[in-house]
Amino acid sequence: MIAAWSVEDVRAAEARAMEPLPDGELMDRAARGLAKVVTARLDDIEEPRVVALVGSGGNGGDALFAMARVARSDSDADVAAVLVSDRGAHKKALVAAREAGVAIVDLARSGADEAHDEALEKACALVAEADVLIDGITGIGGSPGWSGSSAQRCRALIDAVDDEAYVIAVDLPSGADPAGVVLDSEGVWADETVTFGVAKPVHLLGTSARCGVLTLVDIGLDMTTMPVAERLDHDDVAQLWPLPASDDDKYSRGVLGVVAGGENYTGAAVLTVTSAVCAGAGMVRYIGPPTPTALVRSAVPEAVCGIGRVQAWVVGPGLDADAESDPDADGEDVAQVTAATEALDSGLPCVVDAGGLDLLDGPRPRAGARTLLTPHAGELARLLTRLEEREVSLDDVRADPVGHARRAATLVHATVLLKGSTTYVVPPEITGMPVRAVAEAPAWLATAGAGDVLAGVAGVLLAAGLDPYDAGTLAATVHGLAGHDVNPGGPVRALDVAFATPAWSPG
Ligand SMILES: NC(=O)C1=CN([C@@H]2O[C@H](COP(=O)(O)OP(=O)(O)OC[C@H]3O[C@@H](n4cnc5c(N)ncnc54)[C@H](O)[C@@H]3O)[C@@H](O)[C@H]2O)[C@@H](O)CC1
Ligand SMILES: Nc1ncnc2c1ncn2[C@@H]1O[C@H](COP(=O)(O)OP(=O)(O)O)[C@@H](O)[C@H]1O
Ligand SMILES: [K+]
Repeated sequence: MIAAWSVEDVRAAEARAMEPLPDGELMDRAARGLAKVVTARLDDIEEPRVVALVGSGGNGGDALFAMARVARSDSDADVAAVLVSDRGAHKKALVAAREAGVAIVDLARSGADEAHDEALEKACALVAEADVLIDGITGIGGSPGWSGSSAQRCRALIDAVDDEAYVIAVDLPSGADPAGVVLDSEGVWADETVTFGVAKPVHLLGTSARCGVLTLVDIGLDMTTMPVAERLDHDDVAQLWPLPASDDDKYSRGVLGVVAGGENYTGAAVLTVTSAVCAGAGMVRYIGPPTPTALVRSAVPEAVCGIGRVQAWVVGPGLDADAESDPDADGEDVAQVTAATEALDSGLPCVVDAGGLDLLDGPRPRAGARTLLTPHAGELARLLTRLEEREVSLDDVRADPVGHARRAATLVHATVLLKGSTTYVVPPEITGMPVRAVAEAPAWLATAGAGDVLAGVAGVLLAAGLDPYDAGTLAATVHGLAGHDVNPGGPVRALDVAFATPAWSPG
């Protein structure tokens, strides 16, 4: 598990760690770790040119101390540092860099505009030549985007970076929101981010794509609070995935009931049931009108059609929730919605997806029933608009996905799995548990039917006894990994994702 702590908690942990240590020791540890990573990346480059962009705070200090080490290393690198702030740079770090032979370009505005513009142009030319660009402008002290007197300079310098250059962000990509909330701020996109002590939310939440590969340098922080965000790794998948024991039978392993896919969206029935069978359900029971039932019977012979005992439900993929109130609706469609409502009224664990979300008007009637909602952003906006009786738009949800998922989790007493390029699994606030973020999936997974497949996997995990929080995170992680497997770098078909799931269930 990779865990991330809030900026406040990281600062408190740094202060605790620094107390018994000599002045500067913590930053020295950070710079040593950073320099080691940078020199390792120079290995394959002949006479590498390294340029660091340096801000006025601790982040720039890390970068300068590290550049001093790189300049003294036997890497034969040509090392330069561009000071971007009018406030200069960390004093001791600047002395160390100068003494080690790092070429310093100071862009602080000290005279005429023309002189400044000329200096910026020269700095941009230097940056354009860099094989490796070190981004030490801002770290956890930064606010999203560029601001202040250095904004225009930062913009020009980052624009000048060559597409082929390897960009290493110090602690986090400058301009990215350290809290990972503001998603579209301008700034650096890194190939690699070297962070210190522990990960921060920026590395795991929706901003994670701009961090590139995350490398953690231990500087001896001791965290005493709960993380605010988490991400599963492959070991967690192996550990959490429920395995059958020798004395298990199909019922003890978990029977999943699927209420999905009416006469209109027959594919949702086939996809959800197929995915549940592939994810290793003890048994899958399908409940729906005649056409999808016939399709399920022929496509997934392992499934059993009709009502019977189950351990958990998937309610909603492709479900026409309006059938009950539509006088023209087919009787079989109405019966399916009745079955969906009965599942929601039961105390059994339930994945509620798509049309099933329209049947919710608050917490499920049986207190404590385990519930996982799996909306995409549009469905979450619609659900909140109804439950809160005020307009919540798609853009609102996109601007603060975790906050909106949290609101729905609190209103429905459920864990909310909000689907997207980063999928968030958000438990109700009262649990105090971290948000789980999953960003395994290729963008090709944004294809019709992929959500039905995800619902099937999550349902199987609920039926096997996992709680919605683990079931949701594990399902989204495996779904994304399977999405990569079926066609790395190319189009993905939802049904193929279902067929690829078994490869990720260990054992
Ligand atoms: N405290 C310590 O001993 C340690 C600090 N560390 C480093 O120090 C960093 C934190 O240092 P600071 O608290 O000095 O903060 P930063 O260095 O992250 O940033 C502060 C500076 O950036 C400017 N700034 C903020 N937002 C900006 C924006 N949007 N556009 C342009 N300029 C902006 C501020 O005005 C300020 O001058 C960490 O991220 C890490 O890199 C590490 O060395 C670990 C140990
Ligand atoms: N840009 C993206 N990158 C990666 N995965 C994505 C992206 N956009 C959507 N997804 C994933 O694709 C799936 C789409 O689900 P959903 O919208 O419910 O589709 P459907 O209802 O057609 O099955 C979800 O698992 C979601 O997380
Ligand atoms: K940085």
